[in-house]
Amino acid sequence: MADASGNNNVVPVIDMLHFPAQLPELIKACEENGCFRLENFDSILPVQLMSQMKAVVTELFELPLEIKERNVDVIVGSGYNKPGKINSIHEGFGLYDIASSHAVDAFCNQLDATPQQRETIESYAKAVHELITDIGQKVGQGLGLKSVPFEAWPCQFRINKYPFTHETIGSDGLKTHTDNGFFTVVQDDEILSGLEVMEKSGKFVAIDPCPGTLLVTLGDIATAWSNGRFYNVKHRVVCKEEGIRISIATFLLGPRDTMVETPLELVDSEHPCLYVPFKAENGVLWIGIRSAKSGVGFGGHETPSGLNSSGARNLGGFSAFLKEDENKLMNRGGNNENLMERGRVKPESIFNATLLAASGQPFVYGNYSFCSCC
Ligand SMILES: O=C(O)CCC(=O)C(=O)O
Ligand SMILES: [Fe+2]
Repeated sequence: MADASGNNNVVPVIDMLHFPAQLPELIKACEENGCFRLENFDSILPVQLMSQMKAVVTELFELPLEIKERNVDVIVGSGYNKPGKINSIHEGFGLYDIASSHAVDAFCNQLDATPQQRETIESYAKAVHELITDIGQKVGQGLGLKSVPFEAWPCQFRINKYPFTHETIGSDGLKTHTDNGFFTVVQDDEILSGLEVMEKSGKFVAIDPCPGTLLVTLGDIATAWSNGRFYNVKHRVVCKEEGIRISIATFLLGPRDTMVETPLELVDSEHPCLYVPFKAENGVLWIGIRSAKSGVGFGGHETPSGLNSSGARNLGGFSAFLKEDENKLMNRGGNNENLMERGRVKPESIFNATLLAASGQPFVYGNYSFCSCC
């Protein structure tokens, strides 16, 4: 899959102008790679708007700390992260949720955005939301579904700044993680490298900058919703060169009020339903169920997914998995700490899982927040 230098060919390219012909490639990318490069989406999100947005967020990062700190959490971990909170070479803003003009307005007000900055942020939020809806529909079409529910699911910005210096080369900007939502559209820096994704083999491969394109990565909810078909790809950001790296990630999260439920069309005798419907409430613990016999967890048996990488234990014949791996636990922001004690699930969650287990099936634990790295 990789090219001679070990890079980038691992990521399939999906051309928005080549649909429906590209539907099989789109689904294959979701299944095999858990990510793809998206190109030719200009009619929805103009490349010029991407550049403007990058310029605006670069300006916002220059604001005094007391203003940046006004970008408070709406859901767990959705607000400003000052350098040092996750690690010293990462700073981030957040906006939950981008489809709400009220929320976008509040974000702009918090940061004293100028009318021009405000216009750019509003246009970008609208365009990315439209793009996400479009990608979601194509995914549904590729799977042969009549309809998909994603349009009503909330989306969140995470705007990242990595001040890379000579001294930080080799250090993590963002530790290895999977995103917890359905999929994430990343406007990665068009100049500075650093993003890496993990193949199913466990090998990390570099995602080289590719101006005018976006990277889409599949998250945990995609794996559960697709009945284990989609690969929730692990990824990380590593400092490889000096400079300020900026990325704008937009997460399609999970449903607000309803359950995450595998569509019936994806279940048959050969593909028994692996997960019971679960609530993906914003920032709280969620529970799913998987089949004991399948040996398939989120991300597949023995694949290095975020959901089965550690913490497996036996509870009366049922396997319980902590979603968190050690990296994630090391990395979590203060607010998330109280959701789960380090390495241990809260007692009430065990109780809930036991009820589920009593119905005769094992279960999976996950900690749902917009991004499991922090
Ligand atoms: O900075 C990047 O390119 C990736 C960001 C990311 O993975 C995240 O915010 O979850
Ligand atoms: Fe991520």
